[in-house]
Amino acid sequence: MNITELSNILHTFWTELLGTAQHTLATNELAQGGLLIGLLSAAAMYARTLPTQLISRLDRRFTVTLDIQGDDPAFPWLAAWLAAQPVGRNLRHLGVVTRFNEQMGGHNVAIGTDRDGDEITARLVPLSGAALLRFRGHWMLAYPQRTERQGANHGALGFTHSLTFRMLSGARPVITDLLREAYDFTAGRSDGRVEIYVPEYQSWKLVERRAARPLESLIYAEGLLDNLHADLGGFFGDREWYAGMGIPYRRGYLLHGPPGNGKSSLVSALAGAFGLNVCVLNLATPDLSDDRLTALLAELPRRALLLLEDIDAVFLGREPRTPSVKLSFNGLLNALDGVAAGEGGRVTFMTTNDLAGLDAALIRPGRADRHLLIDNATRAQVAGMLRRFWPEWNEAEVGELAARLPEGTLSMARIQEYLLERRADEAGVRRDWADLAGVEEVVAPCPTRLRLLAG
Ligand SMILES: Nc1ncnc2c1ncn2[C@@H]1O[C@H](COP(=O)(O)OP(=O)(O)OP(=O)(O)O)[C@@H](O)[C@H]1O
Repeated sequence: MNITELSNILHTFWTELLGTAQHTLATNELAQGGLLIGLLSAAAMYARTLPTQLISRLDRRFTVTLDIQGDDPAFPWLAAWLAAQPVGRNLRHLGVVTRFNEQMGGHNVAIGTDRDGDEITARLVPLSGAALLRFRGHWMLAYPQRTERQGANHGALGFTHSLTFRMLSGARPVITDLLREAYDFTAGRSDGRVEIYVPEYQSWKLVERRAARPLESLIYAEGLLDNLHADLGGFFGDREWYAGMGIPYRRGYLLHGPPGNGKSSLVSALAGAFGLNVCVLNLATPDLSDDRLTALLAELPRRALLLLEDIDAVFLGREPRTPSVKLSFNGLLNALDGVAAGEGGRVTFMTTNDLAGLDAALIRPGRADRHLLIDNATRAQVAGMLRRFWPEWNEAEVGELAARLPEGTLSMARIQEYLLERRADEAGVRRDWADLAGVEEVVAPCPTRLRLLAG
């Protein structure tokens, strides 16, 4: 059968079908009624959904939605900004935040005073509800939301927060202003403060915003601070050079030495000096797998130093120290070598009290470009600490007291603690100073440290 014959057969069949339908409708009342009911119910169905469809179509066409998830760095800015708006104060579902006041913004409430006379405040933070507000001449509907997160077997894992702003499409251009204003309101206002982040699942959670410690308040061996500051400053100024050379834009520092000599303090003071934040990661964090570490390093917040504390705590050489460690040594190396986070590059500080326990691969150049020994107090550091407590003491006296302590045996933390306890008793410090030498064990120098320094 050819195409023409097939087409003729189909045409005849269709004409007969239509003819039969017309005849049935013209002669059969039951069929007429059925058709009418069918048409009417279709019209009714359409009419019923029409308003919803119309509204959602208008909504899609004429409104803009801005969604901010709680784990995004912009969330605290906008939550704080919203809570500070007059309408934000009318939101009815509130939470109380006392621990990390500034993290979520909120409306301050005075609770009372503590024993030292300091005021205790709590913050009321909007958790849900809706607030209609006007920003730069545009109406916006803002609604915070809190959703319970379910773990395995429906166990509650806490809450996730989000914030949604809805506005007419004409308001779209002011979204940037909204973000800018919210940023200035919180992060911008916190000038000189360092934000501390810790891991939360595969991303980072802001846990503290603290006043940056001035670099001058820390006392290290001669030249160490200036060198490090210059090295870091040079790195930040060399982005284009790195790009031109095709070298991954990252820099790693290994701070090693006995505890209490200012390794962690150094990182947060440098962050403050460069206007950066700090992401603190302890490799012994439970459930830290290779994938999670890679995801975390890829998700580092902008302008943040990565601080890997006590890197000796998890591996002895390349072997996990305990069976519960999920991270593999190669996984750690791969994560450190992974894509540097964003244009800002990545600066990693690793700290350890036990250089001997570290595998050379972890601290080779490229992963730890500079190795810095932060050792027990030298005579000059002891003198520096005394001067911080009593700037009016004369140099000869300071020098004489410092010389009485054996060099390299006491940590700066220990000396600070001793002076702190006696800060109201200058005469007692002068009299009993030598006691300080007897209260801490001499820390033997670590053999591999010498090897490394020689190299
Ligand atoms: N070089 C220093 N100059 C001034 N203060 C210091 C110095 N080192 C330590 N301190 C004081 O000692 C305390 C502990 O310092 P920090 O936690 O930074 O030491 P650390 O070397 O990181 O110790 P750990 O290895 O135990 O973590 C801080 O409060 C700090 O004020």
